[in-house]
Amino acid sequence: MPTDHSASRPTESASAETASGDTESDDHAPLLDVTDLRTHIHTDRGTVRAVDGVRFAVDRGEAVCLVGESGSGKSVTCESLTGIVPSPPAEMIGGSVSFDGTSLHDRETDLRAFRGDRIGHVFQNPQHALDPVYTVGAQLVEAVEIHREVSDEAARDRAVELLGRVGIPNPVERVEDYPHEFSGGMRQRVALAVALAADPDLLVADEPTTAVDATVQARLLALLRELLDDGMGLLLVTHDLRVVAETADRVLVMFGGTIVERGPVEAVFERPAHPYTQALFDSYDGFARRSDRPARDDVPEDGCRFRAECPHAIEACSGPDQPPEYAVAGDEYHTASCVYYAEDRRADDLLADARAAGPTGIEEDDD
Ligand SMILES: Nc1ncnc2c1ncn2[C@@H]1O[C@H](COP(=O)(O)OP(=O)(O)OP(=O)(O)O)[C@@H](O)[C@H]1O
Ligand code: NI
Repeated sequence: MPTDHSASRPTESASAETASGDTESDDHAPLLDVTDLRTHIHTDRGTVRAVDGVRFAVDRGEAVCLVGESGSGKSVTCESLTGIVPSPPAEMIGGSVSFDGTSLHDRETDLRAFRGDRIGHVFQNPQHALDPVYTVGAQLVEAVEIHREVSDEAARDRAVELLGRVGIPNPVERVEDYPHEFSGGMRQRVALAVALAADPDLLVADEPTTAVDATVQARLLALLRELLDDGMGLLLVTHDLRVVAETADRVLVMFGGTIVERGPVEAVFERPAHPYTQALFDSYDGFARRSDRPARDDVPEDGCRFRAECPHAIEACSGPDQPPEYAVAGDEYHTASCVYYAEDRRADDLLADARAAGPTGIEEDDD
């Protein structure tokens, strides 16, 4: 069931000014505030605009889910926040990232002071996070000690506790094991435990629940909810719409390096508004993904990135920029970057199409 940590006070609306601002003096400044983030990747075949003007915010206690097909730029967005995107080939072209009043991309800011401490990061590929030559216990203890001055024994106890909390059986014994002694799914959970060891204010988690069975997934989601209730902010990337339904306060839908739709989870699931969101949800049968299309390399670099495939595309979709974010059905917190929402008549048709196509099934879980 979607939680309501921030339902009464969303951090974003159709107006960009709402989310950003002079954070130090403003009590209502979000924990994380990202504006116009651009990260391009230089490849043999040219420059990929992996992230091309992304804006969003995450508040304390709030779960924001980033969804979108393979190659849409979700991981590069996450990795750009604390500058851990591999560079080269990536180049952070622009944008600002403010975290609890500190501008992360300022030259003077030492990003290492935030990574793995106040901002935890679970990589899509846990190989990046775990060091093969140390036991997971040693890595957890190190992460615990970044944050707290504790005795070795207390850090050790905390390491065991964390392993147990992410659902590793026999944590007392397993803490002695090396990363390669764990399965892929378990390594991902160990990486989550490491990311949580420093009690981060913000957890950025890229597919943390893939390759785990339903029981473990339920346990992980319960853990995330507990941490959210304690005030942690969460930016979660997932292809699993059930995870979105059960975790997210708000959803960001990404396509071609841009955010094409955003809003409270109920609104986006009940009234997917951008034609891309509609196509994305159509590729699911309820919560089950029917197909995972390979990443594409033919996304336009201007105008609406989805226009080449959009059944509703018109001349106005050709640019120069991704269309502004328009309120959907009068809800200023639910926006779609689609010219049809600039005028209500055609937008109504699009929403009617979405309803005819059927909901994603979020109601099933709502009680
Ligand atoms: N190291 C790299 N070298 C070249 N291109 C890259 C690299 N990393 C990412 N890209 C490109 O950047 C774009 C965004 O990739 P990203 O990994 O952010 O997608 P994603 O939304 O996380 O996809 P997935 O759901 O498959 O994880 C893609 O076009 C991808 O091919
Ligand atoms: Ni990814």
